Amino acid sequence: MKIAILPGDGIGPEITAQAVKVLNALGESFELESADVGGAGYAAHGHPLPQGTLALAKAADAVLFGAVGDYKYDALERALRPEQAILGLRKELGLFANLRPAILYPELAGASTLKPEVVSGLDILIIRELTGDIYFGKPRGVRECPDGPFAGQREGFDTMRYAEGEIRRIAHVAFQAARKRDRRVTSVDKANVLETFQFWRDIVTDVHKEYQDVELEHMYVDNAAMQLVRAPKKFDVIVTGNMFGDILSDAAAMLTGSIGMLPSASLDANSKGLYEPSHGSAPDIAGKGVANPLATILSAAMMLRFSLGKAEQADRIENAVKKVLAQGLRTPDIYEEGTTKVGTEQMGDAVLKALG
Ligand SMILES: NC(=O)c1ccc[n+]([C@@H]2O[C@H](COP(=O)([O-])OP(=O)(O)OC[C@H]3O[C@@H](n4cnc5c(N)ncnc54)[C@H](O)[C@@H]3O)[C@@H](O)[C@H]2O)c1
Ligand SMILES: CC(C)[C@H](C(=O)O)[C@@H](O)C(=O)O
Ligand SMILES: [Mg+2]
Repeated sequence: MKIAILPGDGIGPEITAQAVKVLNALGESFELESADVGGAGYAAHGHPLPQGTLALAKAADAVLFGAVGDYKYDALERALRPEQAILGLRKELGLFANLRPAILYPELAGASTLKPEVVSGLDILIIRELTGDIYFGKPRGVRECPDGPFAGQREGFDTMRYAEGEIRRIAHVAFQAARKRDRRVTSVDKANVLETFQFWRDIVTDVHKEYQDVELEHMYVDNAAMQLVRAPKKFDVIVTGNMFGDILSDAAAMLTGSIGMLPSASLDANSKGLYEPSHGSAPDIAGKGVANPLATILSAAMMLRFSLGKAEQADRIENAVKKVLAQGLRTPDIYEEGTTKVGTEQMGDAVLKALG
């Protein structure tokens, strides 16, 4: 089985190296091949998603991705900016279903900025549609404002849109995932204001007819943001569009103690997937050896489970992560008094040792 390793920028290479170390220790005969992506792709090949990298990702059975982005590339024309690499991979590989599980490991109850009783036992699954919405809608750009008080000035604009089939397929993913959990889906939208999301609500309601054993609730995104910090445990599965899912999953990350704890799987219709931490390249801590590698290591576990048919190896990694947390090892983002502060590599080594 071939795994494409795309470390990317900032902390990407540091955290990916830890996950690779763990994968190599499993005793499987995986073939791991690395390639440049993001700013690293631009620097080496003049494009954030070089042809060779895309070809490797397409040919591989699964992709393990670090993170992309660096402020030094923010002035480049949009098509050449590092973020286009991850957007391009999602689109080119048809990865429409993004699963972001927010689970609180009991040992980290005190690491969350929320009160332990609000988050203890948390286990929610955010399902974010990943290849549609305002992220990819056209037209977009900067043009002359046609009317109103600002007529004649420049205006920036994007297009929010969802095709019926796009909503149907992500709704099926959500209801099917709920069947393996607590059988509750909250569909998050902005149907009170946006045509796109009234349409979303109507289609999700229609798909729900096939899943009468699953409870469906609709919630506006502003309320969902509030409920996520007020009573997050009331959620089971949240399904939402690309932009709302981006924002809500970062908020949910803090319920788990740190964004460095939130893994993700981006899947196509056949469970081929790209696996990456939900966070970015963290330029503020890059190169310092302090980034939390657990979201990436847990993403590798999701890869084993969803794309490589190795659920028992996924369990091994997840149990090893639990063990190191129980041992009291913490990177600075999840550190509390009384625990042992470790760096990125030490954390990776500890997981390796705990594999059993
Ligand atoms: N999928 C991706 O590759 C991805 C995702 C989000 C942001 N980005 C890019 O990353 C760059 C930085 O964006 P940002 O600062 O808004 O978001 P970010 O997620 O990179 O960082 C936000 C904050 O979280 C911290 N953080 C993130 N990951 C951490 C980890 N593993 N351990 C400890 N702390 C961690 C950072 O130090 C920072 O303080 C931008 O160029 C952005 O476009 C990329
Ligand atoms: C880097 C960016 C394009 C990306 C997104 O907005 O999807 C990131 O924030 C994420 O959550 O994966
Ligand atoms: Mg994001």
